[in-house]
Amino acid sequence: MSGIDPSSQAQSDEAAAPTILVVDDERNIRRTLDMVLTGEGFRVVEAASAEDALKLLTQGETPVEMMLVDLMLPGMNGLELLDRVRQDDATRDLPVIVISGHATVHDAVKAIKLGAGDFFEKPLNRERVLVGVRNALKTSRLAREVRDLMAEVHTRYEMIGQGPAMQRMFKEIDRVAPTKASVLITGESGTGKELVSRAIHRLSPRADAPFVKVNCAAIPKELIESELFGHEKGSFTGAIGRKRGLFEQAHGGTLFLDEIGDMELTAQAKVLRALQSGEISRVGSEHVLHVDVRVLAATNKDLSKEVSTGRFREDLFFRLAVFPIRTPVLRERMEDLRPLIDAFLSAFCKENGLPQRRIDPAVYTALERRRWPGNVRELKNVIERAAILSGDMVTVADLPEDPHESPFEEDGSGADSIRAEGGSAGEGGSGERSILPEEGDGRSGAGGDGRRLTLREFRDRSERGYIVEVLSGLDWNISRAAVVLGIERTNLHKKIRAYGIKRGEDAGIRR
Ligand SMILES: Nc1ncnc2c1ncn2[C@@H]1O[C@H](COP(=O)(O)OP(=O)(O)OP(=O)(O)O)[C@@H](O)[C@H]1O
Repeated sequence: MSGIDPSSQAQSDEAAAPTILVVDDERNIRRTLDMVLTGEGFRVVEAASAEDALKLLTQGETPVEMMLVDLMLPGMNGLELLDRVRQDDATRDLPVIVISGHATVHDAVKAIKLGAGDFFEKPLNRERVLVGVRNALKTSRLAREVRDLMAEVHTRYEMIGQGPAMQRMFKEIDRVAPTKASVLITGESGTGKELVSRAIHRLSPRADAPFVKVNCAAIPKELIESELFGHEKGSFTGAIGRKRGLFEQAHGGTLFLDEIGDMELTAQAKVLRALQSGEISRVGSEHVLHVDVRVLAATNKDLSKEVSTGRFREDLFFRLAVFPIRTPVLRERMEDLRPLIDAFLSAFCKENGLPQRRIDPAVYTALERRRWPGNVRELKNVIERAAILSGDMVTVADLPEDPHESPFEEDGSGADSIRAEGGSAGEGGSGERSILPEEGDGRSGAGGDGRRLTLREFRDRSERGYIVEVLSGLDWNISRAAVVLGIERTNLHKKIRAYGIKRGEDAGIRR
């Protein structure tokens, strides 16, 4: 059913019809679009110039849900208008379709890059316009629903995560938060373990009481007990006054023991006692204090392995792991990458008073190819750095080199195919083989058999040659060479193995 006659609609329905702003200097086009769209139940407002359209949009008297804009306008043109609309927080997400009589692919690409949802060519086709408008409205409604859902999740957990792995974890948080159960949060570094612990506290009945965090790895082992349980004056050298410990400070609230895998065995015994009895005593005191503390602990170590090697008490492990939560690594939830990128970029710009930056879609693709061993923390750093370096739009050029990139994985092909391309069946382990043809001058682009090198071969040869040059110039000091080359040491080692580079090789050989 398509035809809705606005005149026959109840007042409230008419008010609910989406309002579309038509921006065109040609009166005929405005009139045609008005007829087509109002005939289908839409409300239409018109502007003859981009300047008038901006006024209409910013005055906000008529809430506009979509804009159709001609690219060729006198004064500010359609692309500029689109750009302005995207820069303003209030109109950033407005669905826009561009129209042009003199459309070129170039304009279309530009408009799409600026976030136009579709592109109509004159002469306009009624069906094409209606289908395009309905699709754009539907897409924008769906996007708004996802955004609202994400905002809800973000407000509740202060974490981004719409994929199944994070949704499962949020459910676990919901289940355990209201209880007093200890929680052991495990997961790789940078996956959000601290955020999980804060969410559990915030969603617990203890939310108004203190949340006390202690980094067990950062406190010297001789001080950890006095930090946790406090001390009496003079109980050890340096104990100048009486001190309340972190357990006392967390009374009524939550104590978060971060990096618990690094805690000393003697401190572990005392923590276990405190958990079992709810009693503590300060170092140097016999006096027993009752504390009501919920303990959350986190580690990126495999605690059960620590237990089997005797570095972690088994009884404490079981006590803490009443309710285990595992934070998923980023590469297991790449569906969250784009929302994370958008959120980090927007938060960084806001916090630093910078105008909101847009993102070239190629940035997402480039970042999706990375492996992210540093997880969300690493991603956040990359985005913040890119935001500092970029202009209005973050592009691939603003991204740092991937420090974890392996030459075997650059093009997604396996090591075998690269070796086949190189054609050299070297001896030794597979990782030691050269990936390059044995002869030929990479710089001239000629292969050993006289054929031209592929771009990849040329790039590999140049890279190999440069690495050899830097290494021999620095007397094979790997750390310094890695700094000069701007890559991680582990990555340099990988490249040395992959290219079959041997110490003593002259920089001139095999380029
Ligand atoms: N799901 C997420 N949404 C938004 N930001 C996140 C998310 N997960 C992690 N972060 C951000 O990544 C950074 C690292 O998070 P966090 O410190 O909680 O990780 P961690 O697992 O405790 O790391 P570590 O083991 O190194 O202590 C923080 O800046 C945090 O805000």
